[in-house]
Amino acid sequence: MAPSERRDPDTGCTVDVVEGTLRWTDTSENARRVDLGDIVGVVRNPDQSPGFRVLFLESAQDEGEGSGTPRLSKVDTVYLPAALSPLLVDVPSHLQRGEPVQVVISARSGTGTAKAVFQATVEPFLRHLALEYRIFETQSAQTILELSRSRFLENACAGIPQTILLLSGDGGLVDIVDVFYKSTETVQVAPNICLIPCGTGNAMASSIGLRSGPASGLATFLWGQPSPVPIFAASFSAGSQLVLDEGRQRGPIDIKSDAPYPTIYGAVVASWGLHAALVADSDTAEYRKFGSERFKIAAKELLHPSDGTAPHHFQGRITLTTANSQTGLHDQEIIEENEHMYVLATLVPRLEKEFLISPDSEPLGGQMRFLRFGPLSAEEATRLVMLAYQEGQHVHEDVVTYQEIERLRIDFNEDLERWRRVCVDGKIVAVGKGGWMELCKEPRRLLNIIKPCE
Ligand SMILES: Nc1ncnc2c1ncn2[C@@H]1O[C@H](COP(=O)(O)OP(=O)(O)OP(=O)(O)O)[C@@H](O)[C@H]1O
Repeated sequence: MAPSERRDPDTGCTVDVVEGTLRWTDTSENARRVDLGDIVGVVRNPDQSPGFRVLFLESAQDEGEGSGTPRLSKVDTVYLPAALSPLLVDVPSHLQRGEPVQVVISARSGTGTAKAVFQATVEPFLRHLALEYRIFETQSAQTILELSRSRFLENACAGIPQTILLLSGDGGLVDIVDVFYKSTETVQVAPNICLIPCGTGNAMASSIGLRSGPASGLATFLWGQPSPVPIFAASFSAGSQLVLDEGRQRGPIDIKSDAPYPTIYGAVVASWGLHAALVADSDTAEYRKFGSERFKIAAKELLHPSDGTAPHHFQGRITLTTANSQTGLHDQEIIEENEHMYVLATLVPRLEKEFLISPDSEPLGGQMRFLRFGPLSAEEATRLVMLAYQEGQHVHEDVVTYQEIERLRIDFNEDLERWRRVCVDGKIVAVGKGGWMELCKEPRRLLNIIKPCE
């Protein structure tokens, strides 16, 4: 049976749904169509006139900057076909507070596409929803830190509700986290952060389910719910320093006024060994061109050193603190082996879209999980790491330790600084000689992430 057509009196559009496709004729008499799967949402017309606005993504047709990035468009209709009713959504309350949405564009994240993504999708999306917004584009690696101190934290402490739309990778998030958790002021209202994944790993975005890039970020902005972000604190022995400027410089770790040791707060992962080394080695403009492949290229170089020697055995003592479910007390265990290859603790399931490092972790669940294996041949280590790309199969291998922990301590026993580098959510710390790192879960919840509805 031919579908019934309805002529929209306001716009002249003819909208209908046929076989999973929205079809209409635009004002220039062009036949248009979009798959229902590409519709981000349907809202009531924001300009108070009757009818509905369908927001959808379509592939960019033209060449040039931003080509390949889908574009966000809209079609207005007075009549809503029944097949679109499940896509009708009220603009959520966290977007209707009268405060402009604060958009942060991290220009150097990933392969540098954040601005093109903003122009093609986020800006039209905000305009079509008639939302007010302010744009902050990064000028340096310090921009998000400065913005967090001068604006986000100040507003949060003054009780002003905020929605932050963050076009970055994990680095932008950890900058905000670190500023909030190092402050001694009292946060009155936790900001709501909506991630539009534009980085390399996008561990947090992938972990909460934003695995189809900007499209899922926009849908979450409209359909999602704020949820508190679990955080860990990584403390370091005095003398530990941040590695900056592609490894060329060292800088101090900000010390919170009441903390005895340099501390970095994170939401994703703290690692040592192969993972930390490959993140550190690949954080250069040259490697960044390769997108997430940069991690694999750097891993290959670490596993097959150019002098033909075996991969490095990382030396140190690892102490785990676990919760004893029977006694309710904490137990401590020192790992017997003093040589390691891959060591990390994480609060999230995924470190990249398909890299499921901790399959038992629930996104934003607040549990910390430890994963380790000792020195192995390059081939065997590669096989284990590749299993993580196959739905996290590596955790079932006998040589892999995988367990829930409360705390982690590493006492490093390495002469060369190169092997004392640790990674905290993408930041690299060079731990001092004979030094240590201690990781524990942080009880405070000062930030929310907008996560997709289940
Ligand atoms: N305009 C800029 N100039 C210099 N550095 C910048 C600028 N904008 C952002 N940066 C820095 O670039 C880095 C980008 O980090 P981010 O985590 O967002 O992306 P990524 O490392 O590609 O992704 P992920 O952490 O998810 O793997 C951060 O260190 C950030 O401070």
